[in-house]
Amino acid sequence: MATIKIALLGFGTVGRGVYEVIQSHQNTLYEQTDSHIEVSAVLVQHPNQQRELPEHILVTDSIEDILKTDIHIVIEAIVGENPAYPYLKQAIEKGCHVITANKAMFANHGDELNQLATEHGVKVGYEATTAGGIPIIRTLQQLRVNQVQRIEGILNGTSNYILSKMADEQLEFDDALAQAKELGYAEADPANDIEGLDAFYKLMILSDTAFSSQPDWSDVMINGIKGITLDHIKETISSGKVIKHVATIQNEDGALRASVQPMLLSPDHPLASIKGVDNAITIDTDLLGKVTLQGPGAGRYPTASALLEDLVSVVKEEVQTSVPYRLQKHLQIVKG
Ligand SMILES: NC(=O)C1=CN([C@@H]2O[C@H](COP(=O)(O)OP(=O)(O)OC[C@H]3O[C@@H](n4cnc5c(N)ncnc54)[C@H](OP(=O)(O)O)[C@@H]3O)[C@@H](O)[C@H]2O)C=CC1
Ligand SMILES: N[C@@H](CC=O)C(=O)O
Repeated sequence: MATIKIALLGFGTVGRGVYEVIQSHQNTLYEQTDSHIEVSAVLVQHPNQQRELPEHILVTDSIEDILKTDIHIVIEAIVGENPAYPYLKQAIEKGCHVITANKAMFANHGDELNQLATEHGVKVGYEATTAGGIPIIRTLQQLRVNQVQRIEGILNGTSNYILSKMADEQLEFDDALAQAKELGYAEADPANDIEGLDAFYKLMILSDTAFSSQPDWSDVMINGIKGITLDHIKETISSGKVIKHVATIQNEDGALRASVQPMLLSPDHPLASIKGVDNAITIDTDLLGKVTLQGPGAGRYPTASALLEDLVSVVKEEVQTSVPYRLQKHLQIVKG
């Protein structure tokens, strides 16, 4: 049986979820990839912390030590642009496929990583960067004839959770944020969630995917939900409206216009009824019209779901191709 060796960069909410699902779904992964999927290395910031991992797994803070071993795929779920970007570059240069959940890094460097991956004959998966478990990247990539004209969505699970708890249970902002942290939805530094940057990064990744470019970042209005009080929420409820944090991008005669901001929506707006940690994205295209996808936008298992769907795609696509990638060579050798 072929074995595909995985390095997990990050073992927090998301990394641990990926590890657990690889263990719990071994049979399904085997059926899908015809291989045994094995986590053989884990990179963390504090390698001496107790992790309850088997002894044969290398636990380290050194990417060099990981890339010295015969890793085939790197799954990255660490925090922020650095050191994630240089680590993934090094992994690609070594011939590994990379799969990431890190939107702060990918919004900044997705293009470079994709180009580098093409040069090295490997793949980049980034479904988990945007809208948690919702297969929005895959959906956009499959629209090959349609021209996307507009994308509008709730892209931050933490913000939607906070706004929902304030509206439905009259929770104060800070109490709702504390719950979102406890549930693993909020970032290590939740400033990115509540100031709108997290949704902005996701919108830029959607822009790259749908329009093959991003607007000038300085032209995008970015406002978060920080500053919204329970009194504001009560006022909007009595006026018959709903406050939602909405990210929008549209193609206006070749120019991309984008914004990320809290908006007052009428109850019949498709995003008005999206509750809790759910995200929703409406894609508007020339042929198809409007399509809305909704589902969990953050959390351990929804994010692990997106990363593992990427894992299976990367392995399947690779095995179908005639390009002699590192992993394909490995599989041929193992299978004789
Ligand atoms: N939480 C969620 O719902 C989602 C998160 N994401 C993204 O996934 C990534 C991980 O998120 P999450 O799991 O919640 O984060 P956590 O804070 O729970 O975990 C982060 C992990 O990364 C490690 N780490 C952090 N900085 C470094 C560094 N400089 N070098 C090496 N390791 C480092 C930490 O090590 P140690 O354990 O030693 O501290 C930890 O294991 C982020 O980019 C986030 O934006 C994407 C979708 C959803
Ligand atoms: N902090 C993010 C996690 C998922 O991307 C969010 O709340 O949406």
